[in-house]
Amino acid sequence: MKFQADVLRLCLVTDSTLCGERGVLAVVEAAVQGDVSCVQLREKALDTRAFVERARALKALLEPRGVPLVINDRVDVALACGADGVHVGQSDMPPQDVRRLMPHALVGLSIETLAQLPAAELAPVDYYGVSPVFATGTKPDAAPALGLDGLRAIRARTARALVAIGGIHAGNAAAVMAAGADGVAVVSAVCAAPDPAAAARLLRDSMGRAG
Ligand SMILES: Cc1ncc(COP(=O)(O)OP(=O)(O)O)c(N)n1
Ligand SMILES: Cc1ncsc1CCOP(=O)(O)O
Ligand SMILES: [Mg+2]
Repeated sequence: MKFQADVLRLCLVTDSTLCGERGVLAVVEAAVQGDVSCVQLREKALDTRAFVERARALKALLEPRGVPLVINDRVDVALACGADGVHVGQSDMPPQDVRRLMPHALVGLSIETLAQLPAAELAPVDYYGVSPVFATGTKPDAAPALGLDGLRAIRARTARALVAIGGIHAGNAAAVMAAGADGVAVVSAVCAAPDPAAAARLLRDSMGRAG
């Protein structure tokens, strides 16, 4: 798959608990109506078979809509469902192995500190998840927040695409973009919203404005 330049502009990262009784698929479908550009399926509690089933269902939903599916952490699940990409963190499968297993995939790597950048620059990845920019309750084991200054410092040291994540919503997304992000990734701002389509649309609209 060839990726459009703006595919990372508004990434939805799923959380099945926050999606609640509506279910992940219904929330993702609504978010796509609100114009999210990419969806990352993040499942920390599902067993492997259920993860693959959900990933396949999501791929079937997203493919005809032209929205790429990225799988969090699990290359095996990504391969099984024909996903477009994989996102890994500093303790997950090394990006070199992800790339070897999925040569044409969109591969993302989390960056939590400036010190992680030199090694990351040698890794065969397409973007960095700058993580977290603001404090978040969604990921209890997240590193300390980088803040906009931390994001700017990373921006100044890499030409790679930066997807900012952590505590981002329609009220601060423009400031995050102004600090040098190429896109934002959100969980609660969409998954916990009563109207995920409207929430995604609001985020999209807010990103163009200076913050
Ligand atoms: C876009 C994006 N950026 C960062 C992360 C975090 O990945 P990781 O550090 O591996 O943490 P988990 O998501 O696996 O808990 C992400 N998922 N997406
Ligand atoms: C998955 C992840 N990685 C770094 S912060 C985070 C959670 C972001 O969630 P929210 O958008 O609700 O702050
Ligand atoms: Mg991970």
